[in-house]
Amino acid sequence: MADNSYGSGTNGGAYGFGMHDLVVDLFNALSTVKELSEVSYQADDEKQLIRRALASLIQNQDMERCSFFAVDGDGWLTNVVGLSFVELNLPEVPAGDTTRFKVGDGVIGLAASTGQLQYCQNCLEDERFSSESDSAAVPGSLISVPVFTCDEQLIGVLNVSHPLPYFFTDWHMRLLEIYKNMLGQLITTRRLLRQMDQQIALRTSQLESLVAETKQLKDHFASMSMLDQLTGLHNRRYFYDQVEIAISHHKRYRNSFCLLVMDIDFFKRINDRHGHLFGDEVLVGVSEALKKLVRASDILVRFGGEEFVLVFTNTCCEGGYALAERIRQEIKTLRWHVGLETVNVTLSVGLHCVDSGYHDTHEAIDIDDIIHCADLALYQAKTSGRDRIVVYSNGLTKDG
Ligand SMILES: Nc1nc2c(ncn2[C@@H]2O[C@H](COP(=O)(O)OP(=O)(O)OP(=O)(O)O)[C@@H](O)[C@H]2O)c(=O)[nH]1
Repeated sequence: MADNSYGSGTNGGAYGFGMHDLVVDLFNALSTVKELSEVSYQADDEKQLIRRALASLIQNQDMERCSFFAVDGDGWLTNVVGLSFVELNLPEVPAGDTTRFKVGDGVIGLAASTGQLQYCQNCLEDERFSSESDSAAVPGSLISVPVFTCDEQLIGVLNVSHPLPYFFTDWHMRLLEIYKNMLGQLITTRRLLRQMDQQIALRTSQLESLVAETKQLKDHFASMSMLDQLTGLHNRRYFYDQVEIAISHHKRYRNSFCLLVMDIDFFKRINDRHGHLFGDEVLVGVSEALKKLVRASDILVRFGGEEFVLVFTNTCCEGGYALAERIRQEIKTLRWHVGLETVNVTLSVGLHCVDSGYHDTHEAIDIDDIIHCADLALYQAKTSGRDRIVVYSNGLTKDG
């Protein structure tokens, strides 16, 4: 078994360990440690970080080659970074070889399994050195030192080699002990930061999905709150929301529009005679027919009970009347069957036109005033026999 204890190197003799050599070694060691302490743990990836760390070692120590073998969950140590003195200033990281060792095998595997620095002073003669290695590529001497996270998890093995056997000294080994602790801390810090970044990214995306879901829910409830549950038509709330747009277009572009209040005639009788559920069926049928008769830009709502309000946008009075008449006729053609009876309904309609000059003659445009006028016309339609359209005009209603 080769001797791996400290102080067995012969290189020290070559140095002579004079005061000057000692000072140079100390200075180099401090430079190595200083440079390592300056390696940013925010490196793009762990491989980059290890490469920078190895570069700081090679730059300040007369080591020919350094490499790092990372351990995986299956107990394999794979060469992830290899760096020699000549490769130091290359802009690209050379593609490392993919040499692997099982934990426990060879000098590198032994450093991992024992958790101890392994010094192979003469690799060609050292039985710990992997017999599968190509002898031309076998270094003269090699140190393998395991690197751990702060909580003692093995990260991998750091290797430094030199073509000369018996090259490394106590000095190198002591330095590598300090160095591998710093490298372990650096990698640990980077991993923790990465974990935190991932956690933050995860939490942020969870929060974003929650915000999006909440908005969807809010939009859903907002639209639900504007819908009439029975007929699926929009309701009064939607009407007041939308009619403002028609009014602002009128004010700005003098666009005319017509407002209709439509009421099913004698609806109470239908309820009384055939029941409330049947009455509901009639309301749904009338609503569906109305939906088919209006444009997407029109505002059609169930205003309450058996009353509907419709705003024809960009429509003059003649046009509005013609459309109202079409609706009245169409509703009359609807049929419902209950028992042996066939039921049909008629509509009374109050129509109020807001023509292009309306804004000039009215200081303020109040939608409730407009509805009130249409209501007056509707009242007249009811009292004058139902199943008709009455147009409100200048304080008077005009029977259509
Ligand atoms: N089935 C059903 N009936 C409703 C609903 N909302 C209101 N009604 C009924 O509609 C009827 C409206 O009756 P009235 O206001 O007297 O009007 P009408 O019978 O249509 O008579 P005129 O409007 O004068 O032609 C009432 O009986 C209400 O109970 C509803 O959602 N479903």
